[in-house]
Amino acid sequence: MSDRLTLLRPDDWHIHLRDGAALPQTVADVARTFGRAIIMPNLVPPVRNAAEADAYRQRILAARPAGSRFEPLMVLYLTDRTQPEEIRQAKASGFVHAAKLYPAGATTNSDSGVTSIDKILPAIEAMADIGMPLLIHGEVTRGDVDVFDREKIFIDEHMRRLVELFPTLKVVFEHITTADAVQFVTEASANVGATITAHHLLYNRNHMLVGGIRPHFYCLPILKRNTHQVALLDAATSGNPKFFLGTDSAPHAQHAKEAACGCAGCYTAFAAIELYAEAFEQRNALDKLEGFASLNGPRFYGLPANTDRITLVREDWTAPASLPFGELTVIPLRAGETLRWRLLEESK
Ligand SMILES: NC(=O)N[C@@H](CC(=O)O)C(=O)O
Ligand SMILES: [Zn+2]
Ligand SMILES: [Zn+2]
Repeated sequence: MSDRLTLLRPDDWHIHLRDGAALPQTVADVARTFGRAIIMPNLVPPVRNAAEADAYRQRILAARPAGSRFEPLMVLYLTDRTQPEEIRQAKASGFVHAAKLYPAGATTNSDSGVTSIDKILPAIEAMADIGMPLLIHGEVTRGDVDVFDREKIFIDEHMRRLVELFPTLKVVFEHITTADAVQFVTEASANVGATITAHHLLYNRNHMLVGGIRPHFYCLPILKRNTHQVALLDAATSGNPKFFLGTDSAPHAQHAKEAACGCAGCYTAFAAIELYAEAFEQRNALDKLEGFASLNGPRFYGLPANTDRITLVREDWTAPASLPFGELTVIPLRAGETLRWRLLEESK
């Protein structure tokens, strides 16, 4: 097997860049590898309309390293009050590519999220009409539902109904974590896809909980049992164009993770494609990485694939123990441990 892997430049279809002093770090990390990224809108306050998306986009562009052509693809955050007209205006802007449904209370900064999907049916209808993808954090939030079952119950209670109500709507089931979600997406129509993170391909809940509790593996949806990890690996390496790369890289400051009540989110952007290569290599499926990372996402979103390339080499290196995060620090996934693939800087 070759020790070099050249791919069309990939894109990240789900990332959190945060804002303010964190941007120079988070933007440099994503722009190192990815041509474009779908920028999650869960700021405080969230990105609710085209004007807020434009302002955030300008802050991201200003934080790019010199010479970078990285392109942020902006997303609206749906609230109970989002109007169909705001969706149409956002689409007309040309830089808003999707809208995101966070069930209220499901995850980090989802307090302004949707309390009942029925409240945003007119907005979703407008999205179906104009071909704007609906991105979904697919977990129910009811206190009586076990945290490990929240994705599966969301499928049964909401996903099936949504795709029935809007058969032409483009839906991305974000950061799927279960065999149930793999099956749902596989069996749904071609306009239903899913992103899969590197950490859900490489890890299961044992990595988070056996031999001590490891807060840097804590994210939402939470890591599941090994059988679900296997189903995700099967899906990602299957060649099925419905499945594509979305890191869900979600930095939180060290003190907010290593705490009595720690935040959800893993920071993977510093070595994202390298981590995916490791997962695909474990499956002897490196030949499937380009489709997953560089082709399936643009095809789903109706955008052209990138035309330049990146090269990875199989060469051990040590992940940093910590990274700057504005004035604070973030502990990346795999901190201080060995990574098996390294990106060659600027190959053309
Ligand atoms: N994935 C996470 O655990 N956290 C994300 C939110 C999200 O994507 O649900 C974050 O913004 O921190
Ligand atoms: Zn989410
Ligand atoms: Zn996310």
